[in-house]
Amino acid sequence: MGKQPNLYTFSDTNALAKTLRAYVLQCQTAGLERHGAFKVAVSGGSLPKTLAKALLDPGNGGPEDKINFSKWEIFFADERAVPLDHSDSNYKLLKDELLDKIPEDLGKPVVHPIDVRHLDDVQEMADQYQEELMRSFAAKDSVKLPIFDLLLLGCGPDGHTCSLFPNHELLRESDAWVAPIEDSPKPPKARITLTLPVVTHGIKIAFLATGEGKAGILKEILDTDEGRSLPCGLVNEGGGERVSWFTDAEAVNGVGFPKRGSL
Ligand SMILES: O=C1O[C@H](COP(=O)(O)O)[C@@H](O)[C@H](O)[C@H]1O
Repeated sequence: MGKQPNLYTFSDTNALAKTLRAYVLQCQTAGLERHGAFKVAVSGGSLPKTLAKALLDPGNGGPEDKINFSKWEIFFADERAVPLDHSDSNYKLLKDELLDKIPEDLGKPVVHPIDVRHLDDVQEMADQYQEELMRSFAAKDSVKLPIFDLLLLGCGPDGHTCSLFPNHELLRESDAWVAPIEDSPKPPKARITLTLPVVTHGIKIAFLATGEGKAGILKEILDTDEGRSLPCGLVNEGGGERVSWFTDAEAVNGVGFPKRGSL
């Protein structure tokens, strides 16, 4: 077995958000040192709310505690084939929870939503989003994979992450950076997603999982052999110690995997 992920656990989401903020700041500093920008992929679901709590906190006011959104490039780890103002849109969720609330003095991130001209053709939508990545990270024929500074991921109750679902053939995609899915078991059916090699290639990969609804699946992913083949388990396997789980007490109730309380 390779290196293990880190499992951070906190009493509640407020305590979690404080440490998540410190972690994101570390990743931001590393990204700025590496290439003068911070390239992040963000999921939908329950994640944007907790992320906003972490990033919109005024912090301690010190220079090392400053989220510098003007250096951020935000991509979507997955997106649903719906207009950007639709209630199922991951972009809308992030906009409502975070983007619209960023104070002016923190700067504006560059945000990369899907191209909504291709909502009826998810293959084309995925291809266009892959080209969007290529414009930022370099052409696909010159680099094997894009390297995100940080991927912020959710974990569904079935162990899915991004729009990579258990036992789905997309888990075997090894060429595309972005892939379409038209039979998502969770509605809406039509989506695009970053592929597993792109996810596991990230410099840092963080899962956010909170609430009692996640307890069963976290136990399966972190404590059992079967859990290793679930999408979240595959990210753990591929990313090893570059993967960190940010959880609250309810989500890890019954989980035996060793826990940490600080970075
Ligand atoms: O459908 C999706 O679900 C996952 C997990 O969502 P959660 O509400 O259980 O946290 C999410 O990460 C993904 O972006 C979304 O499209």
